[in-house]
Amino acid sequence: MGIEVHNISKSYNDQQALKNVSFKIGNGEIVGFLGPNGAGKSTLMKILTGYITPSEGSAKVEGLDVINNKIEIQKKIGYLPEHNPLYLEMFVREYLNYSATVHSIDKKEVENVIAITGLTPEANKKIGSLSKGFRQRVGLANALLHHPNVLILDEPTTGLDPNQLIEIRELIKSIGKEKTIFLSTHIMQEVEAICDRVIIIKKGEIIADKKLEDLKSSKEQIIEVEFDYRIEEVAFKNLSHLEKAENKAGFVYWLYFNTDEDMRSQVFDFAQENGLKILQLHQKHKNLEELFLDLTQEQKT
Ligand SMILES: Nc1ncnc2c1ncn2[C@@H]1O[C@H](COP(=O)(O)OP(=O)(O)OP(=O)(O)O)[C@@H](O)[C@H]1O
Repeated sequence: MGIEVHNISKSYNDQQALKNVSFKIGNGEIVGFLGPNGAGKSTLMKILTGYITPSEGSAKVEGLDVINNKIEIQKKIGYLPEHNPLYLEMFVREYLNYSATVHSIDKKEVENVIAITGLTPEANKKIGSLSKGFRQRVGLANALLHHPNVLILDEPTTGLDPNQLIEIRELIKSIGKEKTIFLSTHIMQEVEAICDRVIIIKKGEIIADKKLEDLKSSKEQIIEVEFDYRIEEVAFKNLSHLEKAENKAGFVYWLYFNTDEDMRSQVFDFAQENGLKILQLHQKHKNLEELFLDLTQEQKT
């Protein structure tokens, strides 16, 4: 098993950042850890890498308990922290050589990670002169130096421009062919682009843990309909398979159904029975971004 998290809770003074978090990640999986700002993502990642200790619970990486084996754990994990600390005055190759020396790693690994992360043309440049995307590559190269089987990447694409974003995502995906990757993000599209599975956290609690293919095959269907005058949302309550109805703007409503069956004819019948005219009607399936927003937004009363 790559990563096992068992009933982890963490409080900072009187603030609880994680509440009873449990999950398992198998070897070779690429799992996205998704949640809004302040949800507890970095806190859990710091616990897994041995930088902080949980208030309760336990976790293992590659079978090793993270609390009792802090040094051994760091040998097993490649960690890219959210604020990647780089020595801006150093040159790329010089920095990686320095890191290899500090960790007693053979210097030939430096050339290897420079090639894997596409840093060859930048290897003799100062880190401070590199773009954010290339600095992230240096951070990834550093995380890969000791051949870890598990990579923990805390918001690896934050602040990158759209081209750099695509390149770094592709790089992570290709590295993920041979490693277990656990990466945090607050962007669902990122998960879609890179991951096999998503674990969603909100206010320190896991609220969803699903394979991407299962999320994509969600049966949820939305019908957007505009009538010629306003009606109360409660009027829709007898429609079959209806989960909820929302007035989006003016006379436009979103009707959420939990079925594969096409619900458009039911909406036409509803309009006729209630003397309404339909000005427009669209059927759509929920995309992952909408599912994420649904899961993480406060419940509407
Ligand atoms: N050292 C600390 N001392 C006190 N509170 C902290 C500390 N670190 C984190 N927190 C609090 O714990 C909660 C979880 O923070 P954490 O950084 O784990 O969230 P996150 O999901 O990584 O957020 P972001 O996406 O903004 O990085 C937040 O409310 C944060 O303010």
